[in-house]
Formats: sequence, structure tokens, C-alpha cells
Amino acid sequence: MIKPQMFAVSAGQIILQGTALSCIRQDRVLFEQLDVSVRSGELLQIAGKNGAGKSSLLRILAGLAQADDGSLYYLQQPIARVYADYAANLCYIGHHSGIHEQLTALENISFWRAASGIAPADDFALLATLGLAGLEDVPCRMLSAGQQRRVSLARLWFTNCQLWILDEPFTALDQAAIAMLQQHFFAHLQQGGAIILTTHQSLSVAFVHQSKLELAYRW
Ligand SMILES: Nc1ncnc2c1ncn2[C@@H]1O[C@H](COP(=O)(O)OP(=O)(O)OP(=O)(O)O)[C@@H](O)[C@H]1O
Repeated sequence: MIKPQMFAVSAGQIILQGTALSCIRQDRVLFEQLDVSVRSGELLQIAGKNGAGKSSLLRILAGLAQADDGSLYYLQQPIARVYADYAANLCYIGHHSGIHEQLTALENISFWRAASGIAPADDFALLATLGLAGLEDVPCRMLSAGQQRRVSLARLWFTNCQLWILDEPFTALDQAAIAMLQQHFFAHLQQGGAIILTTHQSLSVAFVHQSKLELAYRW
């Protein structure tokens, strides 16, 4: 069942916009004069070959790295001016899982909830939804790569953030988990959320507002 709209930004409004962005790494221009934006209800896929600069772009969009040129706006405000608001509305999950490997799945989730100021809830049920029933108390370092990825993605089931920036979220997931995650994306977008992601896979769900930005590999 779709939860009622809970985001401040209304459907179709641009949440994040980058204009004329440039990024140089190791003397190589990954991209320049790049315009990118995502609206409420939209999924934006960043595609491109290995090394094209997808993760670098995501890190810039998440405010974790500086563009070499260009501007970034959150709700039409320069990001530096409203960064606290932006960070509070952003769920970024990078290449690395972001989980603490010595902690169990339950402990990781409990930590994220506390860090986000979200009240405790039935995390056993959440982990069961994610196919991790019976593994709640196992240190994450003893879980498989796909199971660790599922724990990492658990945040997406309780975050209140409108914008999700996800770097290769399907990595290590089996087909069933990929399908479940895409259904979850669908529900998030239906509620007015927005998603920017990188993936080398094709998306099997037809999202209502979906766009793709192909980054060319530049020498
Ligand atoms: N912090 C950094 N310092 C120096 N070089 C970097 C840094 N981050 C990325 N690079 C370089 O920038 C290029 C693009 O890297 P990036 O991770 O953005 O590519 P990608 O498109 O996400 O690749 P993949 O599909 O393999 O994940 C690579 O050549 C990489 O070595």
C-alpha cells in the first residue's frame, strides 16, 4: 500500500540541480559543462563505462566532493547556503556498504535510526522483509556480500529523506532482491520522492518519470 505523501516538496518540483558542473581527476576531465537535475517523483539513472565519472558525480551531487566548476542548487538555493537542510533530506548510500562489520544487522539499523532521530520500530520485521530473518544477531562481517548489501539498504525502508542518491545499489543482490528494491523505489517515487542512482544493469520496473544521463568516458 502506498503511504500518503509526506514530503514538503510537491510533485514535479526540481529538488536538486547542478549547472555547468566540471570534474577533473588525475589530470583527466571526467565531465565539464554538465547540467543535471532531478524532480520530485523522478528517477535519474547515471550510466557510463567504468571510470567515466559516475561515482564522482554522485559525490558532488551529495555535497561530499567539490566540483571543479559549476553550481549546485537545492530547492533553487545555492547548496552551500542550505547545506544543513539538504543533508537532512538526503539519503546517500555509496559504493561501500556503510555498515559497521563488527556490529549485527540489528545493531547497525538501530544506530542509523538513532543517528537520524527516528524512533525505534520492529527491526525484526524489517530484516524479515529484507530476507534476513534468523541473521539478526550475526556480526555483519560474517554475512555474505549480498546480505551485507541488504543490511546497508535497510535504511531506505525507514528514512524520511526525500532524495536518495545511490551508487550501484544492486551490486551483489540476487534477482529477487533487485526486484524488491525496484518496487521500493517505485513506492518512494509515487510518494513524491526522488532518486539518483548509478547502475550497470537495466531497470526492469517502468518508473513513471525516469531519465537517463549517459556519461561518456573521456581520455
Ligand atoms: N578521489 C579521487 N582521487 C583521484 N582520482 C579519483 C578519485 N575518485 C575517482 N578518481 C578517478 O576518477 C575516475 C572516475 O572514477 P569514478 O569512480 O567516478 O568512476 P565510475 O564511473 O563511478 O566507475 P565505475 O563504473 O568503475 O564505478 C577514475 O579514473 C578514478 O581513478
